[in-house]
Amino acid sequence: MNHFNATLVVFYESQKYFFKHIYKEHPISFISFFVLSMLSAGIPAILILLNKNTIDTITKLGTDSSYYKYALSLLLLNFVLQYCEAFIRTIEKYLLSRMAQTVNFVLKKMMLSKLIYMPLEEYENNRFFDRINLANSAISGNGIKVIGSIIGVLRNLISLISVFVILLTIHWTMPIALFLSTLPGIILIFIVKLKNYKMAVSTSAVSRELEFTDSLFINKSSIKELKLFGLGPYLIGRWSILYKQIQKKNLDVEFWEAKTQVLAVLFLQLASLGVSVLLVIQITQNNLTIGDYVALLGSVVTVQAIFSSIGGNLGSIFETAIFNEALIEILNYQEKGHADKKALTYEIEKIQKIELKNISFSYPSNKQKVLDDLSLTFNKGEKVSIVGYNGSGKTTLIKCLSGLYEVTDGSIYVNGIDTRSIKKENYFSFISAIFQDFFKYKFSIRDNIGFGDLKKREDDSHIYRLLKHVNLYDKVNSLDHLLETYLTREMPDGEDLSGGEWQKIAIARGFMKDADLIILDEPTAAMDPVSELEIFRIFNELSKDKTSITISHRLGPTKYADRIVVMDKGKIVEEGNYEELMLRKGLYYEMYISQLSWYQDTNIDEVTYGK
Ligand SMILES: Nc1ncnc2c1ncn2[C@@H]1O[C@H](COP(=O)(O)OP(=O)(O)OP(=O)(O)O)[C@@H](O)[C@H]1O
Repeated sequence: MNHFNATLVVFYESQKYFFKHIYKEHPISFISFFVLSMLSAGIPAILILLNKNTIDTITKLGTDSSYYKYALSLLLLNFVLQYCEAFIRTIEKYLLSRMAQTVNFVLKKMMLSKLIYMPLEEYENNRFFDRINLANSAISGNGIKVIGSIIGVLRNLISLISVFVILLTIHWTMPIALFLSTLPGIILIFIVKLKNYKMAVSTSAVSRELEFTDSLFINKSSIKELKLFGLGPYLIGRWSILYKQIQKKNLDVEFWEAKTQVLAVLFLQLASLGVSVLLVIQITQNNLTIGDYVALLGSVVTVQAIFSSIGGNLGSIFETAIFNEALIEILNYQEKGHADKKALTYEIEKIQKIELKNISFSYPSNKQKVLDDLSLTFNKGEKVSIVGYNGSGKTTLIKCLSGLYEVTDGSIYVNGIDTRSIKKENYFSFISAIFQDFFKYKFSIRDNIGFGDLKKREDDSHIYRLLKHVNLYDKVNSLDHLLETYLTREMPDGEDLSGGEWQKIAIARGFMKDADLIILDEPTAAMDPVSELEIFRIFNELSKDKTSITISHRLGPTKYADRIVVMDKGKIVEEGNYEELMLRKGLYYEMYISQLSWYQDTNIDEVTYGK
């Protein structure tokens, strides 16, 4: 019962969204759809009456030819009504599709605008991906259809009542027999819809893995590894297992549906038989004419069709309601603090100083502390390098500092203000970052660089200046479509870049924005040594008056940093400039010497192989 109530609430909530947007976007279409549906509601009952009269008139034609014209006009009326009904159905379908497309567009847009504000932590949670999949089904699958279904139920009820009134005048048992015969079918539709939903929920994680495995065969980066490591047959095997898992669940539902359907059809046929027997008895008692008989048999089919349509409509309403639960959850999402507007009143004008005070952080999927009671200050204009072994928490620190993750404990202050009370967009506007897993947009060069600062996306001279800085000017200039060249071979005249060139593009994107704080997380991993030096030179030049943080495993360039922060297991273990840290002979010194040994033949064997 609780589940039913919850479903009703979600249904009501989602309909508010749908109605609001349909009415706002297409008032005329909506009203026309409603009026046409109501107009067509009486047609089945009229057709039954008309059929009865037509047949009675035709049977009289043999003895009295004066009925000829009357019979013809009845046939004509029958034709006109049937045609009108078909015509109305076509118009309704078009109107519904028109409204559906707009509403789907509006809802999808609303959902995307909500997703951009979702905290990154949500993306660590598999339930979140399930919700998104279900919400997408609610939008593209059948979001709007429910409006058509509600109106459909209303129309069908009117049709049903009018047909029942006609049936009642013939014999009182007939409406009851018809109702009972179609009831199992309606219940079946409901249960099938519920089973489908449960199946969609239970298979969504498997479906995602299936989708991912599938995509490995059409992705250029993965296909290389598939070929080289001979992964094809193995992955096809894994894909088959996942496919069969989903197929089995689908077939189980279908088999169950078929079994129940057989039973429902039996009920239906028994009821039809009962009605026919009743009619025959009535005819033998001279209570019915042939017209009554034919019309009544026709009405059996009509009523069954109406009932099954109501069942379909109600089932679709029910299914939509349960799928919409996920959609409503996303659309109703409130950014933390947005609910309490006062909490996010601060807007800063510049980043002067950032202080991390006793911060700790754990990823939602793992309780272990990745950052552990860490305190650090970044002063305006300072150039700080963060170093440490893999997994020491450098990238996580950057993600917390830049506001992408909320720290679990402690606080981050900017100009003395707790970042929790600063508007996120305002804070983001002063920060630029190039992450080690920067994104390669399958869009144009202009987009790939211009996305760093949309206000300057059309500023060709600014983009070309950056391209010169990152040594890509000549390359871009030699392309037929210059800045409009797509960076993917999947598009006509698209271009492919090397790993290092992509990195340069990402760096240009990072510098596109005139940020107060620039973060470079392992920015030069795929670069040749000359380009690497070049990038650090450009970086130092461009970030002269800014605060900068770099994370790099190559320790050479850290020599020039104002301060080096050494991290280990989520803690800061050393802090100071190059000279200080070398004198301390701690972790930094150890890492530095071990890197240096690569370039000093005498030490390589000793450091690397312990010889
Ligand atoms: N999304 C995540 N969910 C759970 N754990 C994560 C996630 N991202 C990173 N971690 C874990 O957090 C720890 C620190 O990762 P982080 O990427 O911050 O280290 P890092 O110092 O930047 O490493 P690297 O030098 O290899 O880039 C690692 O143990 C990693 O497994």
